Amino acid sequence: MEREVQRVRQAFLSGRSRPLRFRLQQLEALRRMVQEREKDILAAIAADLCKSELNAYSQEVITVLGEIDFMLENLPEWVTAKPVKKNLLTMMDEAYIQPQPLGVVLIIGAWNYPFVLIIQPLIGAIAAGNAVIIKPSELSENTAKTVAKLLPQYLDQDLYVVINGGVEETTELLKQRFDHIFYTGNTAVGKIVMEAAAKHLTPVTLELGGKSPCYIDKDCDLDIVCRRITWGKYMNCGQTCIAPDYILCEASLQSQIVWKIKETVKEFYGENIKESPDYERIINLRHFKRILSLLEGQKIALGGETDEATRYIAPTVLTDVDPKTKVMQEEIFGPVLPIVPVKNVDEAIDFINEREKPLALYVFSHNHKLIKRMIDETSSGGVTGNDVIMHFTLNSFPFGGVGSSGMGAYHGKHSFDTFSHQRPCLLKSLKREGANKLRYPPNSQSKVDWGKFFLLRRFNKEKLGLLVLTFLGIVAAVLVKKYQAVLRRKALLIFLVVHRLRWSSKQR
Ligand SMILES: NC(=O)c1ccc[n+]([C@@H]2O[C@H](COP(=O)([O-])OP(=O)(O)OC[C@H]3O[C@@H](n4cnc5c(N)ncnc54)[C@H](O)[C@@H]3O)[C@@H](O)[C@H]2O)c1
Ligand SMILES: CCCCCCC=O
Repeated sequence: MEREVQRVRQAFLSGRSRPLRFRLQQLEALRRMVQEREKDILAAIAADLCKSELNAYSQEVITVLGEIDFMLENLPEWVTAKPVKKNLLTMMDEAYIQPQPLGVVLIIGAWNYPFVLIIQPLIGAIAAGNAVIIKPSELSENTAKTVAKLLPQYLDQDLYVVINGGVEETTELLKQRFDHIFYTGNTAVGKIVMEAAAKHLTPVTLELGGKSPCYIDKDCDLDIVCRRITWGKYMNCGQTCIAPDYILCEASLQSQIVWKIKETVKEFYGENIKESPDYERIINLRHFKRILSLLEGQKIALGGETDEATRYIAPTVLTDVDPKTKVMQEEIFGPVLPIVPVKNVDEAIDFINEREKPLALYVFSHNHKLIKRMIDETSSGGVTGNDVIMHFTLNSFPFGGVGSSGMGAYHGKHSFDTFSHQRPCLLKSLKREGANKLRYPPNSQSKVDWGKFFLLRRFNKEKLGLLVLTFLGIVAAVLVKKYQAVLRRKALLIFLVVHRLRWSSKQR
């Protein structure tokens, strides 16, 4: 492992990942890989999650292709140094911010969207000029193997390396020194990653999970609300980091919500859900049993059917859920949707704030003010009002969590920034030493006063104009003063000469 990381570091130190042209070439090669090997990629995702090729394409491949195109279009502008505002002390200097690659980046992926969750951060890391080691999830082993096979066929083999393995290999990998670690997965392992990173003072981006609440106000169109929630909750069989985890609403709305979700499930997946190409399966038996255990003692208002052999769990809704029960204590990450009755929006806000900060928050209402209030009075990684999931799709948004749902963010420019160091560069001249005397010892009150003048005053254009005028005035005054002195000296000289001549003539 150590040698592998060393090899990647040597490749980074060669400097070839840095030029813009190289980065663009690698991104184009990655796009070619996705386009030419689309079938292999879709087949691998399908094998891991029982997902149709159409769904794998729309949920993963489109995002990747969109992200590459966005990078190719904007990267030339992002890599250029950006001049910054200067103060009076640096007015004559060159001051700019130069984004630079961090070095060797480790990307650890999760299994639920096994392709996009490693390739999208990879795109950002390449764009920023880094070398990368990718560790896909061992639970989605088909995608992991496919990515390990395909990437070296298209990308620089020493700069971008896939290492496959489970907990043991990841643990070993985490002992190595990286310049950034980008981890996607559960919060418990997030802590392990952060602890390992701390040993080398390596910065981390942690894309974690949590229980994303969904508040339904009584002032809304329940047909539309339930259609949108059904889509976001049961997509990928509930195994989506930003799926609505549970619903908060007034008790009286529950039966209507159950009925409308039931109707929508029928519309989306047909009478026989097991036969639907749009309904996936749970990733493995451990997760299947974990989700089943969350149903114990609950009132199942919809679904509840399971099949261990195929790891099928029907779209399920639970009503009148007690917040103290297990289903409300951990992220569900499966097709089970509890409804927790609350009296009103105030109680919903308190409920959310009493718990860990979620990755996403959803609010449904015709009342725009209520949505704004919910946003103002709670915290979460992201928010979508009157829909679910959709904030993930807008790459001008930073995607990430807050508090226990994660730290740092990515997508689009935010990925580029995550994998870049924003290096401040100040280039001074070796001339104009006079002004620098102000900061050299010995210090004095007048130097401090000048320092205050140069550093604490903020000048807008008007003030700067005034300052230039004042400066010109001072120069003029100094010149006049200097001129007066010369005049005075000349007058004195004339007076002396005349005086001397008169004195000499008297002597004669
Ligand atoms: N915020 C996001 O973008 C996002 C996206 C997807 C999933 N998630 C979250 O991820 C979770 C689901 O993923 P998961 O954690 O089951 O995926 P996982 O089991 O695939 O684990 C994630 C990664 O961590 C590694 N890992 C597991 N145990 C480890 C250990 N003890 N030491 C070191 N590395 C270890 C795995 O090898 C894998 O690469 C959910 O909580 C979900 O919300 C978050
Ligand atoms: C539509 C794709 C959503 C991907 C969300 C990633 C987290 O699981």
